[in-house]
Amino acid sequence: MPGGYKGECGDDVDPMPFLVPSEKERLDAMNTPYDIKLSCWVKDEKEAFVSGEIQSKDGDKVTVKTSKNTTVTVKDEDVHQMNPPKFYQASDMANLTFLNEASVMENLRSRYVSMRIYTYSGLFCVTINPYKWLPIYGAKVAQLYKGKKRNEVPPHLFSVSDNAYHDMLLEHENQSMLITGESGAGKTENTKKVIQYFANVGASGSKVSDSKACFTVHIYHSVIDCIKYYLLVL
Ligand SMILES: Nc1ncnc2c1ncn2[C@@H]1O[C@H](COP(=O)(O)OP(=O)(O)OP(=O)(O)O)[C@@H](O)[C@H]1O
Repeated sequence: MPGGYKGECGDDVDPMPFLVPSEKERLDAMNTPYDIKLSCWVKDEKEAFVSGEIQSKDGDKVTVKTSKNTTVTVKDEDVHQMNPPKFYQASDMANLTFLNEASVMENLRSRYVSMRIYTYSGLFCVTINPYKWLPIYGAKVAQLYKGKKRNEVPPHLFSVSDNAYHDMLLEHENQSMLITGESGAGKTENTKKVIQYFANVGASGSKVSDSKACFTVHIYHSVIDCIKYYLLVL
């Protein structure tokens, strides 16, 4: 479903396929042929990188048979090692055995095709604009992330937000979130989701009076209206 999802924002759609690969997907990935010495990525004009298998080496030249059924001879440095299938759609790319450009691109591409738009890279959360509304921002999803450590739940901006909130409570220090990217990348939308998360989690469990609710809405819109800076200080 995720890849072909048309885009709605309801809380009634199961969010899990948009957050983690299914068991079947993992099994299929585990069954793809892989050889740690031969499986590799090579540059491709159209697709940036294609997978292939090393056929032979001659000095600094390597001959690779690609998944496009072509045979190319490239420089040693243009051949990138492929990660074992157990790293299929890795949620934190810092854990990859081979951390090269091709592996990072492939991991992000594969996750994006499945509409899994959040991926960690060490302390950073890499986000790719889905250009359609995914059912991953509702109240139920917010509850899923409340009070959870980063490694206990799938990558999400809500996890980053929740961890910052808890660090603030523990350390009695202001926390900052830097949301950066090129124009149209989704900085404003993601900033709004962070604020929405705090409003959601902060409001749950206690009945908010009408005047308090109005005040919260006022603050929310004031922040949204002047949100052309992307450094949120909690
Ligand atoms: N998480 C998301 N889910 C759905 N659509 C999104 C998401 N993030 C971004 N978009 C879409 O992409 C558009 C551009 O996003 P946004 O305005 O947040 O970019 P920006 O990085 O703030 O751009 P700029 O720097 O030019 O202000 C949004 O209007 C929205 O249609």
